[in-house]
Amino acid sequence: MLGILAGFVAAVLLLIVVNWILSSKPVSLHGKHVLITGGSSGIGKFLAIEAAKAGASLTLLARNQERLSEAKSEVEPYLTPKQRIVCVSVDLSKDYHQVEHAFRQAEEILGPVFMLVNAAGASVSERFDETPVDDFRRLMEANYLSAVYATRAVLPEMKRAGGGRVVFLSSQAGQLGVYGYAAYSASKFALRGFAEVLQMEAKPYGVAVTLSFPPDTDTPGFRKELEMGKPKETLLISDTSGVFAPDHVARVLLRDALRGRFLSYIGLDGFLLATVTCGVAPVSSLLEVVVQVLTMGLFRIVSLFYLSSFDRIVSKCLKERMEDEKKR
Ligand SMILES: NC(=O)C1=CN([C@@H]2O[C@H](COP(=O)(O)OP(=O)(O)OC[C@H]3O[C@@H](n4cnc5c(N)ncnc54)[C@H](OP(=O)(O)O)[C@@H]3O)[C@@H](O)[C@H]2O)C=CC1
Ligand SMILES: CCCCCCCCCCCCCCCC(=O)[C@@H](N)CO
Repeated sequence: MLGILAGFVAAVLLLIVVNWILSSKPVSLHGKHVLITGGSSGIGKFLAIEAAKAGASLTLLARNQERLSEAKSEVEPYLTPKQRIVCVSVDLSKDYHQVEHAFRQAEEILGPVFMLVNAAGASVSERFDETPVDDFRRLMEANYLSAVYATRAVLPEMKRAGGGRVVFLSSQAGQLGVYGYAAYSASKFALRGFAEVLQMEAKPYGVAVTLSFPPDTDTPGFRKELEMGKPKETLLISDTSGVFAPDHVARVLLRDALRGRFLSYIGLDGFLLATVTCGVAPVSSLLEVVVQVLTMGLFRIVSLFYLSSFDRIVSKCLKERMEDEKKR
């Protein structure tokens, strides 16, 4: 018995060591240009701080000038005299030519973009039949098209330069459909399809793509979503993963992107979800694929418990609502 256990531990240790030797080393951001869409708030702003600490020059891109300037002054203390920071105001979701113009402005000052972080986005949480139909277009534009446009504006130059990083912020709601996120989930699932295609096309040019699936994260965007009011079902289901701090989410994401990992997740539920929904996603390390192969069946069984608890939440909330209506 002890022998089997010792053999197992030795095999795991060997795997970790082999994985460490084979896995790609992180690239350095020293002196490089990192452009962050949605860099004026939340996860994007904390990514800017982390990239500043790593020696990058930065472009923060969003619509509202005032919030951009405020974010800039929060990032500045982390910059050395050699690093610079530029703010560009543009709506990413409307006209591609405006987006391209904004990117050229940033590149004229800081040179070609080495890393693009697509953190601009928006969310609403409503039941499907109560969602204004315009919200479907609006979220597709804000979350999906904005990332397509920004990526289009940098990729040719990244390929020419022979290296770079493109990061997308999907969501756990981009890995499974969650009650109340009909418009939002669809726009985040769309990013996965795009990111998978892009990584296949860009890889031979040394450009790595990272797709991040954060859980609820305590940002101004998240607080706004709460203030607007969410269905009780959405609140209870999302509670499963808890709420994470934006600086932590930013640190994990930057670490994964610099290592060129495709799937990036946060926390235990993040790990379970990323593994059980890995599909035919590109492989980032030997350890990752071994874990996927060995655990996927088991995690599918685990997911059944989650699903049945979500079904119970949905029926309980419906019952409560019907009783409330009767009382009125
Ligand atoms: N917070 C969370 O719980 C989670 C967030 N995510 C995703 O992570 C990303 C960042 O989220 P979070 O930090 O909460 O974001 P915030 O809502 O706090 O900030 C959004 C940022 O995007 C910018 N932005 C929005 N729309 C546009 C647009 N059309 N053109 C240009 N800039 C735009 C905003 O600036 P301005 O309004 O001035 O344009 C702001 O800088 C989003 O894609 C979000 O969907 C994923 C999972 C969980
Ligand atoms: C093995 C199976 C494991 C299953 C785990 C299931 C966990 C489900 C939690 C869903 C949370 C959705 C958060 C969306 C966050 C977001 O994007 C918004 N806050 C945007 O503002």
